[in-house]
Amino acid sequence: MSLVLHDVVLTYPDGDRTLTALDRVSFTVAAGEFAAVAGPSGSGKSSLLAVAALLIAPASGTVAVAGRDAAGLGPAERTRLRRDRVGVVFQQPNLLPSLTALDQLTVMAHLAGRPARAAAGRARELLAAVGLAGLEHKRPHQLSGGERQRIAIARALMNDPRVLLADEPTSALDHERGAAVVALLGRLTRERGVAAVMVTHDLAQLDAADRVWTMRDGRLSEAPAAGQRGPAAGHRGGHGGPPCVDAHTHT
Ligand SMILES: Nc1ncnc2c1ncn2[C@@H]1O[C@H](COP(=O)(O)OP(=O)(O)OP(=O)(O)O)[C@@H](O)[C@H]1O
Repeated sequence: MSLVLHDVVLTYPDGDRTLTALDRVSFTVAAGEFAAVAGPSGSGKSSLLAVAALLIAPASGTVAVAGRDAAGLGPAERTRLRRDRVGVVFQQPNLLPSLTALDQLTVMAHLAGRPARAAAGRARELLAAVGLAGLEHKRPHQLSGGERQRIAIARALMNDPRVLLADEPTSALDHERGAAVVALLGRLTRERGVAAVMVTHDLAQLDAADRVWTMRDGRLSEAPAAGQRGPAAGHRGGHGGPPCVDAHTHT
């Protein structure tokens, strides 16, 4: 498994009390698998991604990325594991305004100390893979929102991560562009053997995922497979509530 969370508890101080943001969460994602996590605001989805991205250490439980348990690592090793093995896509593409599409990607390789020539070749290949061949020299203001998010996805893959985390990647896009971005994430996940997790409010995008999980009050449950989720389960163009939030196969 490329991403394994086992019995993870994450708490935040909350005045005199402690807020449990992740409540004994266990979650595994295999190479080439595209998992989606849905759930109401404040349920713990971003906290889950922050723990999986090794940005926050849990109070208890274990997190392993690409077979390495993060618990025993010092800060520098943890940062290296994140940089080399984890790619993250945010709600907003967060591109650098003055850089071309190509340079948005090559700067990642530069920061990781990788050779420039190979980086340029990989950046071109990735831009083509996300449908942006021919736009390598465009700057962010010359591109559409969907195109900018495609650059962010290509950038997240630049260092060949084993885990790809996407936090509401379609929230700044209309439905059609959002669906195209999610389909792209699914395709790249399978083609490149990455373990991908997408957090989303957009229930219409869930059918693109191999597995769907729901988060509620810090607890994670797996929803049934797409064909068994029923008409209110977020089919494209559907308008149901959260998919099977009552399916308590708590792990
Ligand atoms: N840094 C923090 N300090 C204290 N409490 C926090 C912090 N970050 C999140 N929380 C709390 O933890 C709980 C889970 O928050 P989280 O952001 O993970 O949920 P979410 O499902 O991603 O919500 P949203 O969809 O609104 O982003 C919420 O009650 C939130 O208020």
